[in-house]
Amino acid sequence: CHLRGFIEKYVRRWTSFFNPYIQITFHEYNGDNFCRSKVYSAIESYLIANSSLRASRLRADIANNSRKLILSMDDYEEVTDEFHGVKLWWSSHRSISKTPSLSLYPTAVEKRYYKLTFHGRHRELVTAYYLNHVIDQGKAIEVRNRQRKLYTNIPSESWSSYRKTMWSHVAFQHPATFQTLAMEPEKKKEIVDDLVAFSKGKDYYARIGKVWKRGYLLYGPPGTGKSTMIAAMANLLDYDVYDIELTAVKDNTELRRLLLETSSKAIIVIEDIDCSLDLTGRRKKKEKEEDGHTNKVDPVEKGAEEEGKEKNSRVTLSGLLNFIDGIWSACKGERLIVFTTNHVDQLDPALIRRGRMDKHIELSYCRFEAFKVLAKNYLELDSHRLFERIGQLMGETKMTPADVAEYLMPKIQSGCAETCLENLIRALELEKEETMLKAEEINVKKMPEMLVKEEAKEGSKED
Ligand SMILES: Nc1ncnc2c1ncn2[C@@H]1O[C@H](COP(=O)(O)OP(=O)(O)OP(=O)(O)O)[C@@H](O)[C@H]1O
Ligand SMILES: [Mg+2]
Repeated sequence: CHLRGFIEKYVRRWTSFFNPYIQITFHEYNGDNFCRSKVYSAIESYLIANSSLRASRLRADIANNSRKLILSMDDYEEVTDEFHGVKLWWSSHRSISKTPSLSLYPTAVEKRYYKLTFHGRHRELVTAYYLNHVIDQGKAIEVRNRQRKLYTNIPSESWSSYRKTMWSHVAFQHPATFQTLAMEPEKKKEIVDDLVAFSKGKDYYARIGKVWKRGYLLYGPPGTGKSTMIAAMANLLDYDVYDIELTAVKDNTELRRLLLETSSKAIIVIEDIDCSLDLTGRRKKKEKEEDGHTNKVDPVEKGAEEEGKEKNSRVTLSGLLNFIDGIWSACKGERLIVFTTNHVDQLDPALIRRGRMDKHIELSYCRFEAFKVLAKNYLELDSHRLFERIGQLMGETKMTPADVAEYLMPKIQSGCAETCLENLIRALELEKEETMLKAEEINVKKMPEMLVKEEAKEGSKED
């Protein structure tokens, strides 16, 4: 056996002396690692997705936890690739080794690997550029094909030590896209461009020394499409969504741990930020303390206050700001942070200043441009004689896209588009009347006050 190893070694040396080609192998499993090599799977995706390589013998497998079919190059298949005019050969191999196991019968273990062959004079090009190119492309393909997930945080009492999960997840399958989102086309385009530029901005962010993250604040009344827009963002960029329920987060440390557990290419969402925490209130209290007003606090009152805090989450404004500012988000990969609120005016200015929340987007009541998108989605209408009237009414009323959408969904019996539009017009007219009545009521209430004021003025003049 020794002799055989010795001979093999010398034969290999002898042949490599005449053979100008270099070979690199990439194993599916490395050493004791039970995880599949990421480089191997990136190469696998690259080789199968690159139609120019045209492997003719393929192998099909079913992926874990999904019904999706995964294709890869069959064993002992070979393809040729070209990079900057240099030819390279990829081949797939399989070796079967018998490993002794605890049972009586040794088990055969299949080991797969890819072999890359190229001429020795291209060593530099291949190791410095080509391999990075293959791995980057392969990873990008994997991202496109993967099943995206929607994560929600689990309250820390339920974290299990053996599974180490802080997030529970389900497959993310929201159908919303920017195409189906009702809003003014220019505004929509601006947001889409901004998102795409961000997702391609790896080098830019590295150059200016900023963490690769971007904050969005979506604000507007209920039913104007804030949550829908987040889903559209995730679908546009192929990101996972992490929906943080702040009230279930115990304290700032827990918040940081949650963030460190997120994957790259993630949208981190905090919905209804004004309701999640009394951030503004706490800050005001602090300011008061600084003023010295609360130095003499009644011990009973203080106790009650602390008890109140105990009940809620103890995430503080500064904890949340650190979280956004990137001290803890300096881990690899891009992240979007999205806050939604119905009351933008009630948020602490520090929380939403530019640089933290880079883009503020107002989602508002349905205007005619937005209505046209909904009409196209729901009724497949580009134009209709009733559109003009609807356009007029929408300028004078406040109806949310959610309500408009409700009218445009053809009910099972009265299924025609015209009826839907007529119903919508009726609702808009009603809404208009109500707003006019309310305005009149307010005026009537104000009348006596105004009269008193005017009388007082006149009285003072007479004096
Ligand atoms: N701009 C819009 N474009 C298309 N559909 C919309 C739009 N706004 C609302 N909708 C429809 O209305 C429903 C509710 O919208 P969504 O949940 O996004 O509102 P929201 O702004 O998040 O409200 P809230 O403030 O209550 O969370 C969605 O299911 C969606 O179909
Ligand atoms: Mg919402």
